[in-house]
Amino acid sequence: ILGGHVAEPHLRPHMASLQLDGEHVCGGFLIAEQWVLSAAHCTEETDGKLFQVLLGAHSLTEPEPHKRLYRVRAQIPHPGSNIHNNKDDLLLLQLEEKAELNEHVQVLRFQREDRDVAADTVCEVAGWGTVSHSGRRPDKLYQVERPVLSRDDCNHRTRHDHTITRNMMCTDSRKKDTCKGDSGGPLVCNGVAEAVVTAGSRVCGNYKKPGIYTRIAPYAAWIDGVMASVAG
Ligand SMILES: NCc1cccc(Nc2n[nH]c3ncnc(Nc4cccc(O)c4)c23)c1
Repeated sequence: ILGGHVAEPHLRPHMASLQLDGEHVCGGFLIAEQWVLSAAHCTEETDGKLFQVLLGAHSLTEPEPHKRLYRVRAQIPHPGSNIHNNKDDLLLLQLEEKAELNEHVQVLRFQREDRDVAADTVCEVAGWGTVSHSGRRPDKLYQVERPVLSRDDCNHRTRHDHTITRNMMCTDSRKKDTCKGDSGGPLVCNGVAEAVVTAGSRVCGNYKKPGIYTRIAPYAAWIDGVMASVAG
């Protein structure tokens, strides 16, 4: 997160850190007791290894009550996701067991009504992604508030040049923005998860390249189908 600030501890009990060998790779969030939603691109450099999911954390390294690392039973990328574009950039992770819910570990509901969030709505995004252009990685969860940018503005040829589909949305990226390691985290507007961070052009903090997110509502049926089909 560039241009943001350390989150108030444990105000985002839905936040997940997807880790490989103890290292934070991507964000995600708890959508059900045994399911985390993240971004398919997060599996690009994992060469088939399964993530571990850290729940209940504020600091990545310090001992904290209710902080727990869960093994993953299954990782299911959306069938339409691929390495060449940002389409369908969603990943479902089934935890080895149901997460133990408490004041630091909670499910966050996601938007099921397929209607655009109004431009200029101020939403918030959090993550353990890099906090400087030099790529400094934080120990604590950071957050930043960002206004929604209309799809038309975002699709302007000097910005994302008509690559933003109706299954995506954008936020202004002037100075305050998501960055490496924030992928997979939720964009929360009025307390509801509307979308999931995707890297897009991978540029951070440049107003010419607004932050891009995969809207969740268009995928509600896919999410429900996967959760229903993979035996609990
Ligand atoms: N703001 C959009 C966004 C959301 C999520 C991730 C990303 N970026 C990245 N995702 N993956 C990456 N691998 C390497 N470098 C990356 N960006 C980067 C790193 C240092 C300085 C800088 O200016 C940009 C990214 C960008």
